[in-house]
Amino acid sequence: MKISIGNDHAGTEYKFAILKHLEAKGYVVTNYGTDSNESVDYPDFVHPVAQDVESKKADFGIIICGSGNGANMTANKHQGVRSALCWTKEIVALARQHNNANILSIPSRFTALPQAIEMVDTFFETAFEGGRHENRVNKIAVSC
Ligand SMILES: O=C(CO)[C@H](O)[C@H](O)[C@H](O)COP(=O)(O)O
Repeated sequence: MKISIGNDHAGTEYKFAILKHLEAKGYVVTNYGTDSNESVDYPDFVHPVAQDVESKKADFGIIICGSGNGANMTANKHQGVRSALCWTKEIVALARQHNNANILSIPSRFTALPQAIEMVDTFFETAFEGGRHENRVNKIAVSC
């Protein structure tokens, strides 16, 4: 499984902890930064993650900013991306089971780090249920 990760200055600490956690579990993770606490613009670090998922270079993405909203909005501009802003592991499980989310957006300023790591584990351990959710997820995509 290939994973891409990106964050702004509000997510650097969480990103490194999540990266360490995932690499210890044997996942291959591409880190797009930022790796510093200097103020940056979250789209610059989220678009590369979403592009990887859109082009299928990555199976999944993790994006982190203060509220999770800006990162989530940015990622969802990409075709085929279903980015879910989550703040509990239960919402993460539903995002995978019902929405087949392929990017997890974490609000670092509103989620404790142990919970964020638990959310990441839930994201990768939970499968899409398909069935009645398949049609609904297919209807998310718009054709122009
Ligand atoms: O939450 C965010 C975007 O949705 C970002 O992480 C920003 O940090 C947030 O907009 C606050 O900005 P600041 O420059 O860190 O005050």
